[in-house]
Amino acid sequence: MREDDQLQQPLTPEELMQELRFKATELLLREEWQESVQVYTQFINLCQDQISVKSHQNHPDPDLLTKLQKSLCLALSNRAEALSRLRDLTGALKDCDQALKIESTHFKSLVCKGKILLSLNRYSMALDCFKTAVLDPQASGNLETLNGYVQKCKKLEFQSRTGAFDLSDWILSGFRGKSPELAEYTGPVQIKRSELSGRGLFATKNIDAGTLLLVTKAIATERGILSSEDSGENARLVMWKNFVDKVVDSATKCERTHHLISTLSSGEDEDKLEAPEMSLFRPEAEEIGELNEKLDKVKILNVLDVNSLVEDSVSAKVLGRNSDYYGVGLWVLASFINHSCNPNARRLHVGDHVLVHASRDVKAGEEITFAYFDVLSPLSKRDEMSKTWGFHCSCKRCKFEEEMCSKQEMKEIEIGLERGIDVGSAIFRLEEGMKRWMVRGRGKGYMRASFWAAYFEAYGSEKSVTRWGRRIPAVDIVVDSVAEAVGCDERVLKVFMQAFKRNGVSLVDMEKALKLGRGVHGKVVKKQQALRSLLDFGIHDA
Ligand SMILES: C[S@@+](CC[C@H](N)C(=O)[O-])C[C@H]1O[C@@H](n2cnc3c(N)ncnc32)[C@H](O)[C@@H]1O
Repeated sequence: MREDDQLQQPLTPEELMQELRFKATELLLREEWQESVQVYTQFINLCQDQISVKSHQNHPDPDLLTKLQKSLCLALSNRAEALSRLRDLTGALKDCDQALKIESTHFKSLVCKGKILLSLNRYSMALDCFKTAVLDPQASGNLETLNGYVQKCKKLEFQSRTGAFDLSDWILSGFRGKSPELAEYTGPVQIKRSELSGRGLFATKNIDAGTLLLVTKAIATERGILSSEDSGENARLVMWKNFVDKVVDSATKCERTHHLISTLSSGEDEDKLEAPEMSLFRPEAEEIGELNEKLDKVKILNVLDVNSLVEDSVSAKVLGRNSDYYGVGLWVLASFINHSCNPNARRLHVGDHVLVHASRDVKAGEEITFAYFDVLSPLSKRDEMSKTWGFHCSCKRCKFEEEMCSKQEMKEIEIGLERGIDVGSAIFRLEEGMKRWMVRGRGKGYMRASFWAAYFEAYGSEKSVTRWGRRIPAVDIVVDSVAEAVGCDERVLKVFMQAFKRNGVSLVDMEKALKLGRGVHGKVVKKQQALRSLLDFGIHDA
């Protein structure tokens, strides 16, 4: 037969399979993931057809069938690898499972599945995969890496079960290297109907300041530097668009992500929304079934409008390299936390994780809230800010202050401060007024928090402390009442630390500084030395 005649001949299925396999492997090696998925899909379809044809023959050749099954298993495993690189984790997991059905200890599929489960925070299931993979003869060349995965899964599984996180070493190293690996964790909280609006997160037991409430990884984040020209408006818009694209992409590729996003409020009929079970958010949650709901991009946009958080905000602290950037993200479980002007929680951002902890002592059944905007400001300012968020704040403090603000003298103090009267005299008038109006307990903390700017200035310099010292309350009384009412805050801590340094260090003050520090930074900074270094940061940064 002539050479060109040979070329005209259609390829046999075996030849075609060989050609496809060769092409797919080459694309995989060149990291052309999308193309390699396409070619592997052709190969897999053909291979499955061949298996079906051969096994229905009168005398099937067992060796040939075994060979075909092996090729199919490897192709599924390779397609899973390519799909996982494209972040199609649902598809990749399906391929791994199919490959493992053919060969339950298939090394490549086990490793690929383990890595995917790890990235989905399914630590113990991932551990099972890596433990089985380690026993395979092929593991000998990769033992160190595989054992690394085994250790990582064990550590994360322990963290997610116990909430035992400690960032001290990373802080003490000056945030050197990558941010630490963190597990997802759900602490003593549950989602219930809230009096504020829709659903909210609630404490299931008494907890003290600093206690970790949850750790959750972002569905997506976008970070960048804001230019000074247009106060970063253009950069912010570009980042927002990229962020939306990332979220839509994740929801398209992962059913679990789509399902989690669908539990969030899109701002409409919030009071009719169901409160999801906490088990949905636990790392080892049951696989959810196929979602019948179609991906609705407009709904996702609305969900992002209501639930996205910026990392650098008053109730949050960004640790590590990300603190140099403007960052926006979606953290699903944290999205159930409502705003309050007397919040009891704060956030720490570490890499793509958010850690939410109590910023003051919280009673069982109390709603967990953090500040969406600056609550160390007067009611009128807070009203404006909550309007830009699209709601009218219905927290206890706002209700209390709405009554107080009807008093003429209160208005005069506020106007006086706006016009620049001496902060000491304004504080003196407010404190005297509170005595007459019989404001007690938390109420005092609320009012002081509203006029915080004046207290901050009055306690900020030696001169004003000397001038007003005897006529306004001692700094630790004000700090205590504000921290007790609206939770601890870096600026409150700063005032305390300044006074503490001015007056000399006493053991009681040191204890109090550490307690306030735990309210600000959470108990995830276990070593005192690390907490102290953060407290010092507070003085320079705030
Ligand atoms: C991130 S979501 C919080 C969870 C939401 N309540 C839910 O059911 O999914 C933010 C939305 O909750 C509502 N919200 C939060 N804090 C509030 C407050 N203090 N007063 C009134 N509405 C509040 C607003 O509708 C806001 O747009």
